[in-house]
Amino acid sequence: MQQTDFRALTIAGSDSGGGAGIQADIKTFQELGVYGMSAITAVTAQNSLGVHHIHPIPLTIIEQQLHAIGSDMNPAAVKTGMLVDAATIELVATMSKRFRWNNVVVDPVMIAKGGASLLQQTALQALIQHLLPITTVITPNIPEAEILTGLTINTLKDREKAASNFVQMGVTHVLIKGGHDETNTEHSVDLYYDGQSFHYLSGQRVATKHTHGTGCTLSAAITAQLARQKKPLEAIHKAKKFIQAAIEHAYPIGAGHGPTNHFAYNQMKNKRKTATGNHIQHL
Ligand SMILES: Nc1ncnc2c1ncn2[C@@H]1O[C@H](COP(=O)(O)OP(=O)(O)O)[C@@H](O)[C@H]1O
Ligand SMILES: Cc1ncc(COP(=O)(O)O)c(N)n1
Repeated sequence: MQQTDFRALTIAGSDSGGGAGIQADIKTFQELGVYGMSAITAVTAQNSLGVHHIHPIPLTIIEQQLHAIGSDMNPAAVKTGMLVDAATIELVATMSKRFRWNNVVVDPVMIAKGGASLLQQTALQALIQHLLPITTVITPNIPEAEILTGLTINTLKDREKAASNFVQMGVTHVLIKGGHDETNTEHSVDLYYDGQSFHYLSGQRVATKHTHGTGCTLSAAITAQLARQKKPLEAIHKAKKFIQAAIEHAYPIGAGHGPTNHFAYNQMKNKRKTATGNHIQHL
C-alpha cells in the first residue's frame, strides 16, 4: 500500500525512561502515522522518580543534526522541547529560518515534574527574542506562561490576558494548558487563542500521578496533526483527544510518576471500530 508522506521533526532532550522528550515525541508521531525525525539537545538519565543526570549535547553536534535533516529531509512540522540554554535556542531559530521550516510548535519546557531544571534561567530572554517570533503554536503550562509573560495566572481571565501577551510577542497560536490548575478538580481545561477568539478545550480530569510526559506528548500530537496538513485549532482538538486517552490509560510503571500511554488512542479507536464493524480509519 502506498504510504502517505507526512514527516515531522522533534528538537528535544532524550528521556531514558521513555515517557517524555524525544522518546514520547517519536512514539506519538508513529501512532499518528507521521514519520519522525530527531535532533537531540541533551541526554538525560531519568526514570519515574525523576531526572538524575543531564548531559547537554555540544552545540556543533546539534547544528550537524539540524543541518543533516534540513538539507535533505524537509519536515512538514517541527517541535521543540528541552532546549537547555540560550545558545541552543538561537541555533534552533537560525536553522528554522535557514530551512524555512513552517509549523513550528514550541513547548517551552523549563522544569520537569520532579523539579529538575531543563532550561537555564538565562535562556528565557533568548526564547522570547529569537524563538517566539517564529512560533506557529506555543504550548506553555501555567507556570511557564507566568514566567514568560511576567503575569500571575489564577483565573481564566488571567490566562486570556497571558495568551494575548504571547500573540503580542509574535506567536500565531497559543495553547495555555490547564493541567496545573488545581482549582478545577473535574476537568483539565486548556485555553486556545489565535489573536481573534478564545476557545476552551476541556477534558475529564483523571485522578492519577502518572502524568510524566503529558506536555511533550500533547505538543508532539499537535505537531503530527500539523504535519498531516490539519489547521492549528483542528490539530489541537485532535491532540487533546490523544492526550486524554494517554492519561486515562497511563502506564503505572516504576515507583514514582509513570508515563502516559501512547498506544491508548489507537487502541480505543480500534475497539470502537470492532464494535461498530467500521474499518475506515478517521484520524
Ligand atoms: N490529570 C489530568 N487529567 C486530564 N488531563 C490532564 C491531566 N493533567 C494534565 N492534563 C492535560 O494534559 C495536557 C498537558 O498539560 P499540563 O500537565 O498542564 O502540561 P505539562 O506537562 O507541560 O506540565 C493538557 O492538555 C492538560 O489539560
Ligand atoms: C527530556 C525531557 N523533556 C521534557 C521533560 C518534561 O516532562 P515532565 O514535565 O512530564 O517531566 C522531561 N522530563 N525530560
